[in-house]
Amino acid sequence: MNNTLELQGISKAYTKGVAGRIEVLSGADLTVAKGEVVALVAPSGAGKSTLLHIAGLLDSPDKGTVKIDGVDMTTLSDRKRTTARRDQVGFIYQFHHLLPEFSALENIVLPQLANGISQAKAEAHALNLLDKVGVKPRAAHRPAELSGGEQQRVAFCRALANAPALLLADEPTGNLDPTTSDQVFAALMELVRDTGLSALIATHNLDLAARMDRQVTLANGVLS
Ligand SMILES: Nc1ncnc2c1ncn2[C@@H]1O[C@H](COP(=O)(O)OP(=O)(O)OP(=O)(O)O)[C@@H](O)[C@H]1O
Repeated sequence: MNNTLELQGISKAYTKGVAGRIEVLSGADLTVAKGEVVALVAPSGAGKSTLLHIAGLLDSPDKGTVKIDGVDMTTLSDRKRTTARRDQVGFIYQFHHLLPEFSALENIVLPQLANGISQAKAEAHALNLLDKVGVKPRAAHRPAELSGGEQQRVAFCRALANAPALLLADEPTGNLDPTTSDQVFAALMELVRDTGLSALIATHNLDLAARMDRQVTLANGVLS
């Protein structure tokens, strides 16, 4: 099995108020091979978030199939799909969404404990991840005591804590100034390469897109 993610013929429409029916995705196809990092480039409103939510099993397509590691997720029960999402997909957003009352370390330990990992193992793994992104000295700090770049680095570690097969990121450095964005993106790429993870990363930033393995563009509901 060489593809971590396979989207085939994905269609999704929303019906709302005076706007009527908006078809956001119209038969979109995409594969992300094992270890591949793909940039998803699209103008605002083109449907990037919709596509990422469908790929990450947070939303269902009207039509089409979503395969992760070769398994067709669209045929699974809701319960099995929720488990698959928890075990196989890591999410990173523009905002870090860390739990404010917990330290950086605890934010990375908690999802592992929820997955049945022991406290000692979870802490060792969290510290190792924090070390990789250069935030280990800040392990005991709460999110509010970290810089924007550090918060995002911690969010990367949390997304990878349970070793997902697939990483999905929606403008992961979109909240940061250009210099910090550049450095934080480099840290993310290093982490992804180091773990051999497959990733789909949405960005408006063409310089960042050029640093990934391949770019796909979303326009008029299809990917090319
Ligand atoms: N739940 C919803 N109900 C109705 N319309 C929606 C819903 N979610 C998204 N849309 C519409 O679908 C289109 C695509 O939205 P989406 O959030 O996927 O775009 P995007 O490419 O991620 O945009 P941005 O880069 O601005 O975040 C937009 O026109 C949006 O208004």
